[in-house]
Amino acid sequence: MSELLALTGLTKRFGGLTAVNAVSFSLERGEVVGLLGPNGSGKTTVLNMISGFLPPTGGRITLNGDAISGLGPNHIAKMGVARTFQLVRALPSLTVAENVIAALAFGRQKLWDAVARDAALHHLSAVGLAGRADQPAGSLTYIDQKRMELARALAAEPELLLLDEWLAGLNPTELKTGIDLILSLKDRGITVLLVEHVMDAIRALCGRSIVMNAGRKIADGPTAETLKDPEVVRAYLGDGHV
Ligand SMILES: Nc1ncnc2c1ncn2[C@@H]1O[C@H](COP(=O)(O)OP(=O)(O)OP(=O)(O)O)[C@@H](O)[C@H]1O
Repeated sequence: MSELLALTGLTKRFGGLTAVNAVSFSLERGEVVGLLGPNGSGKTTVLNMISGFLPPTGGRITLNGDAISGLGPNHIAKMGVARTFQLVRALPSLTVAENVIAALAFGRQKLWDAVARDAALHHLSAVGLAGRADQPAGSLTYIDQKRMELARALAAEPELLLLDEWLAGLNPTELKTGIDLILSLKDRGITVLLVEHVMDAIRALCGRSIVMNAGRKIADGPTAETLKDPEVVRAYLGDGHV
């Protein structure tokens, strides 16, 4: 394996609040890694800095050895980083295929017309949505909206995929489908950093987990061990549970 992403001393301050405090970690190509922590611990802010939606206050991010900290989201997307958002960002009046085509038109490859439609159908079938290609996006069920969002992210042909609570709100059957879908990304060699609160999913998907609390990284290692780490248990449940 080789290093794809590295964060060194990454810091983000919002006024007097240090949301991310000197966080360092790296991801090897092909890893699926969980980024965990209680509410407000800084996870989404880390994703926002990696994907260029927020500039860091300090520290450095490299992708394939190239510095990307401070570049804008379009630039970073073209370098191979795609993400999903906590709230699905779809264009509801367009069809499902058109939503993916929009991502393709502005993505890494800039595909148009019939080529873009073929590519969109390819990405939709990868997430099990080929049969819904011509429906308005606004008519999709919640899990199908999630699938479409994933197809849009995959349309960017990412090397690194950042999933921000992509499994949140799914029922147990949908959760199993969602986990299988993420596993299929692993089979395709895509590196995934997964912000998630659903622990069963973390255990099923992530060999390694990084845990944050109050802006700092407090654990990084095999998931089964990090979840038992006393500092992690304390961060989630309070002193009485350690
Ligand atoms: N744009 C912003 N301006 C000011 N404060 C912010 C901003 N974004 C996040 N914060 C604050 O930074 C801290 C970390 O927030 P962040 O959303 O990164 O946490 P999180 O771990 O992703 O939480 P959750 O699990 O609830 O999504 C919080 O205190 C939050 O209120």
